[in-house]
Amino acid sequence: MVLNPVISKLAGKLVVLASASPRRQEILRNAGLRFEVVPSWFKETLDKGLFKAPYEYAVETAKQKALEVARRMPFKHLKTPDIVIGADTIVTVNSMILEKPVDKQDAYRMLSSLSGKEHSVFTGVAIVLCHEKDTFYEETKVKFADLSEDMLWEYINSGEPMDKAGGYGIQALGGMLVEYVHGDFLNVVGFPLNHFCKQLDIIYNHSSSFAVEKKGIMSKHNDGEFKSQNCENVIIQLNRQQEGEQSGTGTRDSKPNKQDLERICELMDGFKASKALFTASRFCVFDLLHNKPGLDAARVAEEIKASVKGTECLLEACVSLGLSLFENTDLATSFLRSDAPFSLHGYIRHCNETLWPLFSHLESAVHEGVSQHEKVKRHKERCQDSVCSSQELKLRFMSGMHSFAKVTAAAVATAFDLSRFKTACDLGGCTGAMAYEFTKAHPGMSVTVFDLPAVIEMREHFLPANSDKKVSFVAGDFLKEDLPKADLYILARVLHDLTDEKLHILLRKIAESASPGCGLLLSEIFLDDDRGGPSRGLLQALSLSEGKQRSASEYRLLLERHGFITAHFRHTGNLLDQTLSSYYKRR
Ligand SMILES: C[S@@+](CC[C@H](N)C(=O)[O-])C[C@H]1O[C@@H](n2cnc3c(N)ncnc32)[C@H](O)[C@@H]1O
Repeated sequence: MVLNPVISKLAGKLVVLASASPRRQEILRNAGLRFEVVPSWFKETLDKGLFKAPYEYAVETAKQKALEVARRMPFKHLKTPDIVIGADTIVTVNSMILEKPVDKQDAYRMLSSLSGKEHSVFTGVAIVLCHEKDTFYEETKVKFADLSEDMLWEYINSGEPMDKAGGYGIQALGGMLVEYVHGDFLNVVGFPLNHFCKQLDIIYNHSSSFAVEKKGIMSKHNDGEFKSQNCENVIIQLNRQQEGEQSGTGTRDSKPNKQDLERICELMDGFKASKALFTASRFCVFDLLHNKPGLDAARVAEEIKASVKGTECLLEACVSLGLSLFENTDLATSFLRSDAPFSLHGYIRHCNETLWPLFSHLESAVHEGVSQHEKVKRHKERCQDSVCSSQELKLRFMSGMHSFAKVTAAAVATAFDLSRFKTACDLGGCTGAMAYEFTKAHPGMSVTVFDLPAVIEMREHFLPANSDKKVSFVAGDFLKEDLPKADLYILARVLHDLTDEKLHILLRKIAESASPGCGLLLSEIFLDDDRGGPSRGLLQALSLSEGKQRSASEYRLLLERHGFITAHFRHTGNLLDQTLSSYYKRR
């Protein structure tokens, strides 16, 4: 039960607090917000001299903290948050910004400069909504009593000042130093909850019930009045420090760090979450909840012909994963309904029915260093009931590729200016999902999809409603046959499956067909140069296909050997694929 209806709107969304501050967590939890804590790795080293006002520095730091987490999570945590909240608190006195003291002498310097003086506490807050950002700030005035040397040192020796902006914490011993507070007390404690709820209300309800404008962000001043502030796209709060931000990995009192434990649990339970998603998709639960929202577990069980107990558990798991609240969440509506424009239903079935069995033999795969495809096939043949015809298997594979390509294609097609190319050939283009997106994005372009005969003959299953005549299909083996002539060759998620030997055969054939000035557009998950990530690429490699995951630099070298130079790299920003696309021009 929460008082603020906006907070309840966030139920089912993945809300992340990019701060380890226990006070901030407490304030937000008390308000009924459910969120995960992912402390930011952003180093607070911005040059303060670059900011006209102190609050701008707090806002920018809050923004950078939130953005760092928002960017890191899809790679390192394999999930994309809906909202990331960042906050940074500073204290200012006599135009000086006081952050956390580095040692006791520093704490003494700060606290004695505050003695007997009124100062301001600013907390910058950034709310990052996927790719949008909103910031605001709020200022609270705090006046310190005159502090004797004894009092100062007793307080410093209590250990409380360290880790806190301005060197004090108002909610504990530091409260004794304070004569008065003008403004939001919680802002001083570490998080301006009232202003935060108002801002969420603007974002989610577009409501005018609060005295905050949509574009001109309002800041509440110590006289209680709201003043409009033009803070493009960000929410910042200025308030007093009570932060105690610690590194996310340390341990205290030899207890395991809570966030670390949560992360390990996430990894240990990840397969259960995946399998719950696969099973709900397999039973078409999201289609059902879309067509008949609000069904209870018994009715869902009846419709999907499953046990009530099992269905209840499955639905509750989906609720906890933010996929449904007995009706679809936005996430499920966008990606999990089988008829959604960006449906991943086909790819999820591919994960369940093809990749899952492979990964269940991961120990053997790692031990032997080869794909377990044959073992899985033999196992399935032994269990008669799960045998699929090769047609069915092919369709299932194509459906997986098709849904994945539909989600990623627009970003790949528009990553570069391709206006000078009139003809393209999508090698291994499968159902043509990518090709149709290319002709949509580049009206002057026609695209030939080149794929194996067994794939091309089944393309009719995937024809779009308004199939574009500028897309044509050619059957063939790109390792053996001549390739269609084109100005631009597209290789989307093809090379990572090929051995070095096959890769060179294919690149040689492309180079033979290409004339000077032709392009080669490559779309893959590119590994970091140190092979430290992204996890999606490294996990994909675990299927131990005969190919391998490569970094952008490795691809650059391979392509250069075949005459393709001038490589441009782009992150597509596509959260589901995280491919980087690069464009090469023949020498
Ligand atoms: C991983 S899928 C990628 C499909 C598509 N490019 C995409 O991005 O969704 C690889 C595609 O390459 C095709 N392929 C594999 N070997 C091939 C070959 N020797 N000749 C032609 N196509 C081939 C497969 O049939 C499949 O459609």
